[in-house]
Amino acid sequence: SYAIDNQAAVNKLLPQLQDSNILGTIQSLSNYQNRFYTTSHGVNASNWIASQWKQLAGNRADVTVEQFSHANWPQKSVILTIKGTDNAAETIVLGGHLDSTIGSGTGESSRAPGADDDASGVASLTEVARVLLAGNYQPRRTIKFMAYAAEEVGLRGSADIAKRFKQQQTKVVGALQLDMTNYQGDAEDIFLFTDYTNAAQNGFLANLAKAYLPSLKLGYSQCGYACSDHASWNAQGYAASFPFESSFDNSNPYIHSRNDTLASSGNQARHALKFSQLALAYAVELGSDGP
Ligand SMILES: N[C@H](Cc1ccc(I)cc1)C(=O)NO
Ligand SMILES: [Zn+2]
Ligand SMILES: [Zn+2]
Repeated sequence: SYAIDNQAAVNKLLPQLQDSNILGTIQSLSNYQNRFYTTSHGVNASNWIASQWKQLAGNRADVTVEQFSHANWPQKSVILTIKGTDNAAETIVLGGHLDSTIGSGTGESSRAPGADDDASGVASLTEVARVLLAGNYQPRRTIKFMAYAAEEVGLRGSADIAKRFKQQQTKVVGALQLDMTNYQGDAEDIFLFTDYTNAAQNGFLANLAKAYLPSLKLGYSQCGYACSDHASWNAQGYAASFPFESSFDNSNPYIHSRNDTLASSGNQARHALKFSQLALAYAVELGSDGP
């Protein structure tokens, strides 16, 4: 059941989320020439995220950071795990993709900053992890933060991981995808996508927004195809959700080009902060449920 019964923990942690930190992470990631899944820059960006997340982990015995190697390309996915206490067998996944592209023909020297697609999502998630770890939050369920490789070439990194989890019969209670969180194309703040997602979990997210983020306006939209990594989890039968920055019609026109820069999103991360807030509420409310 999607009970909302952890107000004390959520309301203590929410105010600690800072858009300045999100901005810094987007800047760092978009400074790589590109983050394409086959280039040296793409490999370096994955290693940078791993080092950043290892710093967040510090020496907490219940926190591990690993890079997930993929057989057919060099860029690894990154996974930070906060092991649960008395319900560790049940897992919550929060993901975004670390790769970037300017479309077919992207190569070693291509300029693909990918500030919104999807440095913004990785940055929004990194800030949630920072606050959970800085606040010494201890979940009862296991929480996994994931930065996927090779999303732009067919959701390949998340497909590998979701298939592995299914093979291992891992109980994933829910998966949340953050892909493009910082370009506000509409008056509404967050759009819940209804295709390739789970309706009950989408309802839970709407209730979380109402309970914790009452000033945010929600909308609903559809991609019409498997448009990001949530579809990999959905394909394995897990409950997935995809809160997105805008409606389909008003989505960021600069993506997959050299103009997908922080400047194209107004050199701010206030929009991305809303997604960190929703993701934190999701992680803490779901993470705090016992067996
Ligand atoms: N296709 C997706 C981006 C994308 C997703 C939803 C909408 I509406 C518009 C654009 C992509 O490039 N993910 O990396
Ligand atoms: Zn993309
Ligand atoms: Zn994307």
